[in-house]
Amino acid sequence: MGTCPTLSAMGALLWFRDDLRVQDNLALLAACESAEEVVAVYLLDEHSPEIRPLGGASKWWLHHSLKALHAELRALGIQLIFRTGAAREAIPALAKEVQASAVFWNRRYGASRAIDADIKQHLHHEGIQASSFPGHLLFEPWNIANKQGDPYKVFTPFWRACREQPAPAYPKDAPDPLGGTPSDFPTASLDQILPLPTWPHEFAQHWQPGAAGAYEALEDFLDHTIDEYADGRDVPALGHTSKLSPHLRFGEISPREVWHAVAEHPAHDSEGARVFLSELGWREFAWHTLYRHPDLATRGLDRRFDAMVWEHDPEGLTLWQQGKTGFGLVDAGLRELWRTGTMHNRVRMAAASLLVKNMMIDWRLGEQWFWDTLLDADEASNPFNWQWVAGCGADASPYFRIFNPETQQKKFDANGKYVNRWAPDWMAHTPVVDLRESRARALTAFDAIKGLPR
Ligand SMILES: Cc1cc2nc3c(=O)[nH]c(=O)nc-3n(C[C@H](O)[C@H](O)[C@H](O)COP(=O)(O)OP(=O)(O)OC[C@H]3O[C@@H](n4cnc5c(N)ncnc54)[C@H](O)[C@@H]3O)c2cc1C
Repeated sequence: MGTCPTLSAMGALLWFRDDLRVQDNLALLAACESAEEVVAVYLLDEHSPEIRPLGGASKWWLHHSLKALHAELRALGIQLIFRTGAAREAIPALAKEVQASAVFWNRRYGASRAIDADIKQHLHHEGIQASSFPGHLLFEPWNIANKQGDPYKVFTPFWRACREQPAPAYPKDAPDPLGGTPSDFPTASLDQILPLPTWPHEFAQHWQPGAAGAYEALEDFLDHTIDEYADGRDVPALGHTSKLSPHLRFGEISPREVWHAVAEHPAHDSEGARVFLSELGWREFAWHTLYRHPDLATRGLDRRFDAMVWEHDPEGLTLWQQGKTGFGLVDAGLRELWRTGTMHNRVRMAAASLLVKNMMIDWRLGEQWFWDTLLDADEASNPFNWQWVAGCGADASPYFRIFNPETQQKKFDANGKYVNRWAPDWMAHTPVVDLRESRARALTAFDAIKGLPR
C-alpha cells in the first residue's frame, strides 16, 4: 500500500487497548478475515473521565510492550499508529481519516465500557461497522451469576460457578500475514506519547515486556515451578510463582492461553495446578467485581467504611512508601517494589495491612502508591485486593483479622533471605507503630462503624 493516504474500500481499523498480542487476539483475527487492509492504533487516552491515567511503572512497561507489538504487527503487514486524545473523538476521527469501513476491538470491563458503547453508536451512525470481542478474561462477567441472577460476592461459589461453565475457548493462532507492505499513515512516535520515566533503573534486569517475555515466563513456570507452587507461592525468597501478572495486565498473553497450557501440562491434576488456576480465578473475580462496581478504586463495597475515620499522617505514609517502617518484611517489600516494579503477594498483604490497620491510613492512599509503582497495576486487581486487605471488599479478610508483620516475617522468611536482600538495614529504622497498641486502636475504630448498615 506504500504511502497510500487511505485504506482500500474494505479497510479496517483495529484498536488495541489491554490486548497487546497477535496470538489469540479475536479482534485482530476478525479484522484480518474480513478486511483486505488493516491499520492498527494505540491511543493513549488521558483525557476521558472514565480512564484512570496510567502510573509511572505501567508507562515503562507499556512503552516496551508497544515497541514489541509494533514489530510483530509489521511482520503481519499491519502498521501500528500511535496517537493521544480522548477516545470518543479520536477513534471516530481516525476511522474517517483512514476511511475504514469497520473498526474492531477487544472488550474492556471497567468504567471505560461507557466510552466504547458511545463510540460504537457513533460509528454505526456514520455507517462504519464496529465489532467487539471477548477481551482479557476467561468468562464474560454477564455470564456468571447466582440462581437469582445476582453477581457472586464470595469467591468459592463464584469460582465453582466458573468451573461449571464450558472451558474457556481454545486459543486461536495469530493470523497469516496480509499481503503487501504496511500502510504509512501519520503517527506520533512512541517516545512522544510515552516518554520513559527516569527512575526505573533496574526494571529491565527483571522483566522482558512483550509476548516473547510472557511465553518465556509461562514456559519457565510450567517447566520448573508448577510442582512447587502450592507450598512455595507463599515464600517470598523462593520466587515460586509465575511472574505472569504484568504480561496478563497488558494482554501480551491471554488468560485462555495460560489456562489451556496448564490443562495440557502433565501436572494438570496436581495441587499446584489447582491452586494456580484458582489464582487466575481471583483475577477473574476482581474483574467481575469491577464490572459491577466501576468505582472500586474510590469506594469500599462495604458502605460502613464510608464512616471510617482515617489518620492524616503524611509522614507515616512517606516512611511506608520508602520502606522505612522498621518492620523488616514490609520494608523489604516496599523497596523490592520501587526497584523491580513488583512485590511478592504475601508481602503485598502484610505491607497493605500495616498501612491500613496499624497505621490507620486510608487504603486508597496505599492503592494509589501501588497504582504508580506496580508494573502489574490494573484497575480491578489493585483496588480489589486493597479492599480485601482493608476489610471493606468482596469476600474480604475481616477488619479484625490484622496481620502481624513480625509473625509473618518469622513464618514466611524464617532465614531472613528475602528481608536481607531488599532491606538489610531495616533494624536501623524505629518502628512506625507499636503493634499491640495500634491493633487495639484499629479494633476500636472498627467497633465504631460495625453497627452501621452495609
Ligand atoms: C494489596 C494488593 C494489591 C495487588 N495489586 C495487584 C494488581 O494491581 N495487579 C495484579 O495483577 N495483582 C495484584 N495483586 C495480586 C497478586 O499480588 C499478584 O497478582 C501476584 O503477586 C503476581 O505475581 P505472579 O504473576 O507471580 O502470580 P502467581 O502466583 O503466579 O498467580 C498467577 C496469576 O494469577 C493472578 N493473581 C494471583 N493472585 C491474585 C489476586 N490476589 N488478585 C488478582 N489476581 C491474582 C495474577 O494475574 C497472576 O499473574 C495485589 C495483591 C495485593 C495484596
